[in-house]
Amino acid sequence: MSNNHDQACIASIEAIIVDLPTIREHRLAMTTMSRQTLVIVRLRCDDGIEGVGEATTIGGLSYGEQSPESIKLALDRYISPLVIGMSAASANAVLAKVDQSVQGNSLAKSALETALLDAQGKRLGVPVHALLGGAVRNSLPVLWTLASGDSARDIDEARQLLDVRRHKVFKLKIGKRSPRADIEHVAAIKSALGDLVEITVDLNQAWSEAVAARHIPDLQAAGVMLVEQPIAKENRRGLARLAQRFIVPIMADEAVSTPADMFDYACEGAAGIVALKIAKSGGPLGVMRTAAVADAAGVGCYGGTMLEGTIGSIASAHAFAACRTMEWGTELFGPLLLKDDIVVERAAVADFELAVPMAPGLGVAIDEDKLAFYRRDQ
Ligand SMILES: O=C(O)C[C@H]1C=CC(=O)O1
Ligand SMILES: [Mn+2]
Repeated sequence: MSNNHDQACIASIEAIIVDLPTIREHRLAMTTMSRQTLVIVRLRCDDGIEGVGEATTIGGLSYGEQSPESIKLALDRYISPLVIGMSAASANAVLAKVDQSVQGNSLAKSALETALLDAQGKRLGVPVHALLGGAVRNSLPVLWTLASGDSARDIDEARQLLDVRRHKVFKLKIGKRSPRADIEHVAAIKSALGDLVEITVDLNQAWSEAVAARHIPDLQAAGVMLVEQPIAKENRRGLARLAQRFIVPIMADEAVSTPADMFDYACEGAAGIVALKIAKSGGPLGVMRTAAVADAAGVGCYGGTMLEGTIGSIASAHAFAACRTMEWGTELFGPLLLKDDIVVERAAVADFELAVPMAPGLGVAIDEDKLAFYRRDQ
């Protein structure tokens, strides 16, 4: 069985590092960002179709083990030579080949897989979510992270975003200050904004299990909706113990990347929530596999971000739209944290939701002038 679609081959892969300014400083437990660096993948096929993908880290190497520079190196030096000339019609076959020879490097794999799905969607005239089995929802609720480092400024920012009906769920990045200072900050924001909003907190692994056991009740008393990754990612059993101990749900983020991580976490009896990210799972198809394990184990799904720009966020949106359940919403606000982007039409949130594109492929086009302006090698 062969037709023109099967015959299109991967002709070239270009990985481009792009530095974009953010609208304000973004403070996390491990780093403060004032710009964001994207790695944009352009995958050209010999039928003239191009697919695009994105891999984005947070604060260079301060969040995870892959940097923009290492992602580009992995793609240029190791991944591209393996896959050039392969059929562009099967992301499964291409990624299986890459997995045989390249360990880890989930961000580089995610950008490649996204670009293949974008190209194949364009080739077949269908959106990426159709390649993932079809959308279960056409739009996704999107929260906003308040991380200016200042309670009064965060409250103002939240009020404005609520007024314009952009966000009604807010995530607070804590863990940089003492637990007491953090809890005062959380309680001040929740009591200023009241029942109109939901508040979540992300510790980004900042607490020990003992400190978490002591202070999660305070977060619960302040009215937070969920507590994200309070302790070290390696302590998956401890995370499961916390999930069993408290009523406020515990969400695993850094602790769970692959389907195997999800299986291991679920086997420890964790009944919490997992933050799915294309970057952690190696692409939209990887997210679908991780989500299937979460569903089987009764772990709730949440659509996470690595603060990607429009390309990565829309790729995530296609996957999250196709997941069976996504009951805890999403945080695909990355494009809104950027002052500018390298696409023709930037992702936008209206009425608290991000619309999932219906155009072929991702439904996102590169703005060549902006890419030329922001790429690091120019
Ligand atoms: O969740 C993370 O750990 C990373 C990211 C997501 C939102 C945000 O502000 O940072
Ligand atoms: Mn997180």
